[in-house]
Amino acid sequence: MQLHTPTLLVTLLLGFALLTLELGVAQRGLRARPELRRWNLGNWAMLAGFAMLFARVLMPEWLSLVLGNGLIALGLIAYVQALHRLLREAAPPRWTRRIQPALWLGLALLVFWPQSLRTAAVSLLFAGLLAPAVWLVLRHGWRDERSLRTVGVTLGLAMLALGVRAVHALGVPEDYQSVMQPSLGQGATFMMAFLALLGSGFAFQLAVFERVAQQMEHLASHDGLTGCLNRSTTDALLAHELRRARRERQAGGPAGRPLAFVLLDLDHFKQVNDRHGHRTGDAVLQAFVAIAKQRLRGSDALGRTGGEEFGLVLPGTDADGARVLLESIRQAVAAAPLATDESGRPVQVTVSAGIAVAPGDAGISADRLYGRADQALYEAKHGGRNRVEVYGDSNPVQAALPLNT
Ligand SMILES: Nc1nc2c(ncn2[C@@H]2O[C@H](COP(=O)(O)OP(=O)(O)OP(=O)(O)O)[C@@H](O)[C@H]2O)c(=O)[nH]1
Repeated sequence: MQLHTPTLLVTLLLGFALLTLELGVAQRGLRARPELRRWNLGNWAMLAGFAMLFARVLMPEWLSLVLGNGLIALGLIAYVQALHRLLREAAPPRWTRRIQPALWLGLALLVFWPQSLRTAAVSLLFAGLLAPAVWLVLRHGWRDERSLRTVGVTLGLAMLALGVRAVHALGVPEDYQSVMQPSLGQGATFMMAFLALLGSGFAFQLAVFERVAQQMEHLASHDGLTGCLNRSTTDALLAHELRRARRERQAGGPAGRPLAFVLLDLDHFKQVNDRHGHRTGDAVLQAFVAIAKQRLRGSDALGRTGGEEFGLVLPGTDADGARVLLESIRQAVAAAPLATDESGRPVQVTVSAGIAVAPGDAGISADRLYGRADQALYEAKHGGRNRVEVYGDSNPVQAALPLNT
């Protein structure tokens, strides 16, 4: 059986043209994501490389080989750059640009080698250029988007096929007298390598779509400034946790698992903005969230329910447990300045908190629990701020530190 290399080349050319078209359309839909643009640039280079290999009928063979292989190599480098963008969220590594003059020079020198040796060298070069792409996926992308695994596997397959091609070219040099020579080994390895590359392009596009979907989901459920949950997600989470507690009770499960809901509000925050500026106010909000998060368990959830107001859902926590946690947050906030303003002045704030507990043995609606936490917060504010109050508790915790903004 023989494989007709020119036919394979046309088929691959059409495949890459299709992928290029599809990536072009996707790029418009996704507002020019830089990694998609970079991969598409690689496709254009790949298409131009195939066209140059064909153009041997119009130009000297050595020129067709140097240009064809050089453009394909540039395409592979662009794939590495695109993966780097997606997985490291950084500009392409410098070596991908620095290597290019040496690459062209090397390909020009290879012209003087016998065809089979040249095929082996070029195949190894292409496999070597793909190695960083495979490493990037294995090291930084394997646990992210599922489609990235397909990208890694197909790129690995392309590397393998190129390695086999190099060995085959050295072992059976008579099959490699010309790139266009019909031969099973030459045709099969060429087809495998570039079909796998084509597949990796489609999978890469899917991976970018997956990444965008995840980012949109995050944007819709999180607060952009502080990174904690937004109001509607906090509300939904609270309702969900209360429903779960009710279900557990009805199923005769571990009844008695309480749930605490806390509203926290930075004291006199308007003064922080007025004295130190809005930007400093933003930095204080971020620092406050960082302090609070350090003290939470994995099952706790912190959400921003308003400008300088936060809601904390504490599953499996009773009033005493919530009070200990909130005291620790309150003291940490009051202990040291949370930020410095543009003139270098330290900004110190305090926080008030209202705790409401849904008992494990009786149901309560989310709205009611929220209202109770709000009532406790109101008491904390009117009791002098920098305090923690529990709804229905007659012994509020008195602030240990004076108010100082
Ligand atoms: N910097 C910054 N300020 C915000 C943001 N959202 C709301 N604020 C400000 O937070 C302040 C809230 O002020 P108030 O509701 O009067 O409450 P307060 O000054 O903290 O007083 P108490 O809550 O009674 O202690 C307002 O000045 C808002 O402009 C934000 O995202 N960034």
